[in-house]
Amino acid sequence: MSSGVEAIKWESDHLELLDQRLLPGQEVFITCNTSSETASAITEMVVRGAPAIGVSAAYGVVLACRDAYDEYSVSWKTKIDAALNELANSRPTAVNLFWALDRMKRLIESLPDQQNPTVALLNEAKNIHNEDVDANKLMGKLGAELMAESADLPFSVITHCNTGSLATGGYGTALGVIRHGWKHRIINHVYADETRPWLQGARLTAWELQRDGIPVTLNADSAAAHIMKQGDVKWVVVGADRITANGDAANKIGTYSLAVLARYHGIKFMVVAPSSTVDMSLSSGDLIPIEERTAEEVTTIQGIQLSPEQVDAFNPVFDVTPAELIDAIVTEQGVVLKPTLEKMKALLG
Ligand SMILES: CSC[C@@H](O)[C@@H](O)C(=O)COP(=O)(O)O
Repeated sequence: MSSGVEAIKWESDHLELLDQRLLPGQEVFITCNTSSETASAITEMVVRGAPAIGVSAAYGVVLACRDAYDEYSVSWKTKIDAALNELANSRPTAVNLFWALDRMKRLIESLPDQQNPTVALLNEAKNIHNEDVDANKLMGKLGAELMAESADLPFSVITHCNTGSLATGGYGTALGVIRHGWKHRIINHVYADETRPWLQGARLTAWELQRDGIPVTLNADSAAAHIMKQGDVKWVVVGADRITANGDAANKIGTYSLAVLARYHGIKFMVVAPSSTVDMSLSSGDLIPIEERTAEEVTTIQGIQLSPEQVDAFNPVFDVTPAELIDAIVTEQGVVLKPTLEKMKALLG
């Protein structure tokens, strides 16, 4: 089983990102030579998905420090704050961004001022990247095995947004569970919500699953209740952008509705995310900053005006699913069933 497409690549002295705005029509890589270009690529959704944002930001730190050392030599550490802040301000909800920046900052503090930091920081960014792929493969196994215990095999699942190799260092979170579940004949079919307004499901998940030969049916988000009523879907499986200490999980807008629908239909709900997505400093999902993007993402599709001009539009791009609607949170450190603060603390400290 492949780890899927390689969407984030370090090439000798720069970062290359597969431009996810153009998929599936065009496969074009854009070059980031500076941390500022990396921050823009994150804001503009060239790269998206919580773990992928964290990995890209780590490479952005490499570029920031390399350039500061080239220009300012031994005082490089005093010249990187603006670049690191720009990366931190690129998107607000996915905590993987801040987790990766903190990890890079800890290494920066430990490096001597006289040393060119590029090699050490690049190694750390590559570690973050590779560890994410390893975590995804482990979560894929843990999540699919949990699913296998719950129902007659094989069955369909429904997923939301894109959680595959495009959204991560590689392989995927929820999509990693799907890849493992398909390989082991636990899952035989995937319903992919199209995921308005940015269409991550239609453009990215359908593309990734087709490339791997995994049977996928695309549906409008509003078809989910009708699909669940048919009876062949046994699990909803999604990723997360931030999970709080009590087990609430922020993910792409529309995830919360799926969780409510799943509970009504007796379908189980699984959140798959590495421990870098868990924010134990926040006590509940009410405290997660929810990104709002431009009205144009709702009033237009790929530049075509859908609504009347100037209509007011609200575009929150994440929502929070309360822990009580979640049957399992799968991390690389283990599984939390029916999450509570006590169970989250026991597993993730
Ligand atoms: C492994 S990805 C988990 C989440 O990051 C994913 O479901 C999601 O909501 C992505 O949102 P996006 O706005 O596309 O960055």
